[in-house]
Amino acid sequence: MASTAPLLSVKDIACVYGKKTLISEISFDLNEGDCLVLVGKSGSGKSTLLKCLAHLNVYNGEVLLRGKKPLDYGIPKYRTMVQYVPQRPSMLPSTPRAFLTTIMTFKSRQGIEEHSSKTDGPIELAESWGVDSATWDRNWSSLSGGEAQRVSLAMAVGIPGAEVLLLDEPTSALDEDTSILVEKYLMGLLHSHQTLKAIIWITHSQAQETRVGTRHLSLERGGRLSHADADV
Ligand SMILES: Nc1ncnc2c1ncn2[C@@H]1O[C@H](COP(=O)(O)OP(=O)(O)OP(=O)(O)O)[C@@H](O)[C@H]1O
Repeated sequence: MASTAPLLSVKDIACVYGKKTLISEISFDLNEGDCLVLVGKSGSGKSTLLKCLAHLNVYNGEVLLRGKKPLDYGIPKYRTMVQYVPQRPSMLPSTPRAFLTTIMTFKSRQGIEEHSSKTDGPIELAESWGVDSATWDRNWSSLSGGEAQRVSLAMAVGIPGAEVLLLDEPTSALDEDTSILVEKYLMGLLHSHQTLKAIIWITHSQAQETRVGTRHLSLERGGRLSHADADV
């Protein structure tokens, strides 16, 4: 029998660092087809919340993917399925191509490729967003912010496996035309009934929020929900 559990169920998530509360008991369900835009002032806890959802931060409360805990999937596999894409890649050694080769060997990725449909590969995808294929053979440290951002995003999207994408200001380093190109691709992928089922998208741009958001959630300082759509 098909599961009736929400795609992602977030229950009373809280995150405390020392005496500081970063996230305060946040609950919502994410359903298939949602592009939930997460907004709030700098430091309100948006990135922290996404990292909790990807099981990259220690948190209290519960996150369930189709009714199952991250541990039931195995954490590496869960992090592939509920994938956090940072605003910028942290300091990585060597080149994007070497990094791509390494992640393709991860056990959590194996078996996914055969089941995937016709998404572009990461290099072709980045090229369609204006990143020359030679960029993949340059050192990460020599890439511009916008190049690094598009390459990272192309890897997250162009290697199938993510059912939920957690995007942390994915176009913050891009010009408006390129941002719109990336937005259109992501929204097309979300609506194409392939592996990707939902997106949570952090942005500081009201125009972008309006273009991509199907639902909206806003945080205030201390990681409290200050506004949520009626159905959140
Ligand atoms: N590992 C950590 N240790 C201590 N404090 C942290 C840690 N990570 C985040 N914080 C603090 O938690 C708060 C929320 O940070 P977070 O990065 O989640 O905010 P944000 O809403 O994503 O901000 P921005 O819009 O500027 O990216 C900030 O005050 C930040 O300094």
